[in-house]
Amino acid sequence: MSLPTYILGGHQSDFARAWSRQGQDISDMMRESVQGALASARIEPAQVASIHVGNAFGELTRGQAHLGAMVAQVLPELWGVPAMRHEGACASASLAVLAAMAEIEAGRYDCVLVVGAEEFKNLPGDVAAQHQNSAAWQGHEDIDCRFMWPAAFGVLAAEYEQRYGLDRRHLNRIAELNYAHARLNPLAQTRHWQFNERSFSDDDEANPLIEPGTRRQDCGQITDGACSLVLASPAFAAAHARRLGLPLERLARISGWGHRNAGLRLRTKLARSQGEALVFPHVREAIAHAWQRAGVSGLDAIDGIETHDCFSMTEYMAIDHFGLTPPGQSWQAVEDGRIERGGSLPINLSGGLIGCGHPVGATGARMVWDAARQVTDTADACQIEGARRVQTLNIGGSCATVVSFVVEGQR
Ligand SMILES: CC(=O)CC(=O)SCCNC(=O)CCNC(=O)[C@H](O)C(C)(C)COP(=O)(O)OP(=O)(O)OC[C@H]1O[C@@H](n2cnc3c(N)ncnc32)[C@H](O)[C@@H]1OP(=O)(O)O
Repeated sequence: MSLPTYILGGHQSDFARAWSRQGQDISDMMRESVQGALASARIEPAQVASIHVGNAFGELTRGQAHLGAMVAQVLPELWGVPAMRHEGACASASLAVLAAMAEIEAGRYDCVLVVGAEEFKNLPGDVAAQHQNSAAWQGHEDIDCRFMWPAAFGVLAAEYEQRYGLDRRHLNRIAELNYAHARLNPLAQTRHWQFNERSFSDDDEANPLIEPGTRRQDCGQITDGACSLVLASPAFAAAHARRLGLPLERLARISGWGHRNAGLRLRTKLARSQGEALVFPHVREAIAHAWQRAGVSGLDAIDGIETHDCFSMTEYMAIDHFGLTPPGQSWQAVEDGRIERGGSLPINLSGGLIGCGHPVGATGARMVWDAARQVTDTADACQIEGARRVQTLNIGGSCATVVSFVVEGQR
């Protein structure tokens, strides 16, 4: 078991907001989310000892790198505090959380700020999407496409079809569920989007093909957004709780983590797992390592999941890798309602990347914050009744970088 890292507070921006349309940019969303997180945690800037920023595509979308130093630029109260930026494609913010936790566990700092941020909506959707192709192995994927990620997860769908059989109706249903969950989330990008009875079918007009194997409603969104977290050591959290007159147990904590990497290229990963039970054995390892470090036996101890669903196929893959069903049989959990609101193991009551949105560099932090809200009974309309442990799964690229956290609270 590892020592817990406490989550003192956090803040997610409204993912429906396109900041450039109000003359603002990534620096403004970082300022707002850091101020919001400090206020939520009831922490003074002077108490922050270190800062970790997750961001994947700042150079490509805004010509803006060096985002560690952006925090003090927009919040002079944090001038002087050591800061660094982490890039791991769509898992960037989870890497920032891991780095913050490592500093806390090492005893280097007691109170650490994590900021995940990404801006895309200053560009046309197709340009923003194609910038994300750079998280694949350029020139080596052997996937002929315009949009790498819808195409790559379409290749994964074809792999599932060949290994186990796949019925696209289950992918359509996963998309429909994520959009439905998002309707109750006041920070979700798609909360007001309109659909009709054909939107979640293979109707080429209502749900057009983006790349082979992936239709429009299967896709996670192009999103602007930021999410910040204030993390702390057990000693700092205990003193903080005492000061506020709160029982320490009321605070959420990260009790376990898993982190595995594979190479960049999707077809190499698929070739390596031929003959194995699961398509991505290292994804399963990351999930299982989080259980081991949290000191829990497995999925039985988990009350909800916030998973990467950059495409509905990604969530389909996550379902069997978590062990909700035998390998390749994820359809069972889609059909029996287990993963829905009110089901025995709800997935993505936030709406996930499909419904809530996917500001790539913020997504890992957003998942941890939603998990923290669940286990402290503050998730409002998205609440899973009685949730004590919620697990995240955040992936970068075609499952090249994989991070999972168990977030726990005492009720
Ligand atoms: C990279 C990694 O490391 C791992 C990963 O996570 S991979 C995932 C990376 N992400 C992606 O690849 C993104 C995938 N998605 C896409 O590429 C794009 O969403 C897409 C190409 C499918 C469509 O892109 P788009 O041009 O933005 O179109 P679309 O989303 O339809 O939006 C157009 C407008 O219609 C609106 N809209 C779309 N559907 C709507 C609906 N049903 N009702 C109301 N409005 C709607 C949108 O809000 C948008 O308006 P604004 O610009 O004012 O916000």
